Amino acid sequence: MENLDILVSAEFLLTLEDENILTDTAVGIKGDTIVSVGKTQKLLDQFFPKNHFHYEHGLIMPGLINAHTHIPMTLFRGLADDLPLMTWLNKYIFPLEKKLKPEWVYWGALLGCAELIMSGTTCFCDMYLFADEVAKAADRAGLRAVVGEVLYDFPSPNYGPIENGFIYTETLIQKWSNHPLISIAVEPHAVYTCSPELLKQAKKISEKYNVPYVIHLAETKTEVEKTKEKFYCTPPQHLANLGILDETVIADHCVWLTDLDIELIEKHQVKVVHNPESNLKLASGIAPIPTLLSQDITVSLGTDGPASNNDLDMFLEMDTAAKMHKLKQENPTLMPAWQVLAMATKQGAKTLGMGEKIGTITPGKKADLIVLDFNQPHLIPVYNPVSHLVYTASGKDVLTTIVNGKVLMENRKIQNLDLEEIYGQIKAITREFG
Ligand SMILES: CSC[C@H]1O[C@@H](n2cnc3c(O)ncnc32)[C@H](O)[C@@H]1O
Ligand SMILES: [Zn+2]
Repeated sequence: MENLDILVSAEFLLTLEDENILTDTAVGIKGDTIVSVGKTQKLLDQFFPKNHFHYEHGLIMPGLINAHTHIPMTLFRGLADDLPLMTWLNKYIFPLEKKLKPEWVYWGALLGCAELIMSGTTCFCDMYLFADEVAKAADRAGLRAVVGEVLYDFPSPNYGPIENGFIYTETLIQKWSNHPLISIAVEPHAVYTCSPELLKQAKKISEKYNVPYVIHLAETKTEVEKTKEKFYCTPPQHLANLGILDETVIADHCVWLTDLDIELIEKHQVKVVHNPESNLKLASGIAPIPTLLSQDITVSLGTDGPASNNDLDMFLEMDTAAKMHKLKQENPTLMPAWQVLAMATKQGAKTLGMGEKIGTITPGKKADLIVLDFNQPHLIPVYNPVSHLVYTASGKDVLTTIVNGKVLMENRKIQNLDLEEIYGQIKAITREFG
C-alpha cells in the first residue's frame, strides 16, 4: 500500500475539470500535491493515509480564487460607506492612507487572511501600500497570493516618490522569487492616477521579470471622461496606445467599455476581473461581463477591498455576479451557476497565470481545496450542489480549507493563526488612527 499524507473524502466532489458531480469520492494528497481522485473505497484500498478527513454530508471543491482585493483595507471596513468612488477615495481613504504604518498594514492583512481562510478562499491577488507586509501576512497565514505595491504619481506613505516605488517593486520581486506560495506583480493604480511615463516604466519591469501587470481599468464613468479629456481616448485605448496591453495585463473592474475597448481586450488577451459587489456599492456601474464571456475573454471574480464591499466572501460575490446581469438584461438564462463557479476557480487561476498549478482538483496540481458542510437547513435538499454553492451558500458553510497540502482550517477551527491576538491588534490600531 502506498502512503498518503492526507485523504479527504465526502458525499460530493466537484473537480471543476468538467461539469460532473462526483459522489462518495476522495482526494489523495502527498506533500503539496494532489496525487489521486477516485471513489473513496478504491482509494482506501490503494493507499494508507496518515490523516483521513471524512465528511459524510460534505462537498469538496477547488479553493476559491479572489482575483482582485486590497486586504489590509479591513482596517477601514464600515468607516466611510454610501459614497461614490472619487469622494470615497479623495475625501476619506487617501487622507487616512497618508498616515499608514507598515505594522498596521500587516495586521490588517492578517485579519483579511483569516477572513479568506474562513470563507474558503485559498488564493488572492492583492494591491496595496507596504506590499511586503501583505506578503508577510499571507506567508504567515499559509495562503497562496500574488501581491503588489500600488504605484501612482503622488508621494506614497511607503516609498515616497515614484522612482523609489519602482525600486521597491523590483526589490520585492527578487525577495519573494523563490517562495512556493507568494509571488509579486507590478501594480500601477489606474490611468487617472498614473502618468503615461509611470505606466510604461511599470510595463518594463513587468516584462523584465515576466510578472503580471495589474491595474484598475474603466471603473467609473468619471475615469473615462477624465481620460478622454486628457488623452482623447478611453482608458483601454490609452493603454493600447502606450503598448501596454498583452496577456499579462490583469484589468480590474472594466465597467465602462466601448465595443472598440472590448475588441482590444480580446485581441491582446487581457484578463478581466469582475467586482460586482464593489461596483454596486460604489454605484460605479455594471460591467458588460456576459458580452466579454461570449467573446471567450478570460473573466475571473474578485471582491475588491473590504472597505468597498464590505466583505471578502467569494460565495456572496458569486451570488451577486450570477444575479446582477440577469436583472440588467432581463434575462435569467445569463450567467448560469456553473459559469460563475468557473470564474471563481479555474478562470481565476488562468487570470493569475497559474492555470497549470491550481483552479481544479486534478492529480499533479497543487492541493488547494475546501470542504463545505451540506448538512444544514439552507442546503437541503440537494438536487444540484452547484446551485447551492452559487445561490445559497456563504463562506460560513466552509468547514475545511487546505492550501498547498497544508490544513489551514479543520471543522471551522483555524489552525495556524491566533484570532484573539489579531482582533486585539486591530482594536489597538483603530484606536490610534480613529
Ligand atoms: C488599492 S491600493 C491603491 C489605492 O487604491 C485605493 N482603492 C481601493 N479600492 C479602490 C477601487 O475600487 N478603485 C480605485 N482605487 C481603489 C486604495 O484605497 C489605495 O489608495
Ligand atoms: Zn480595487
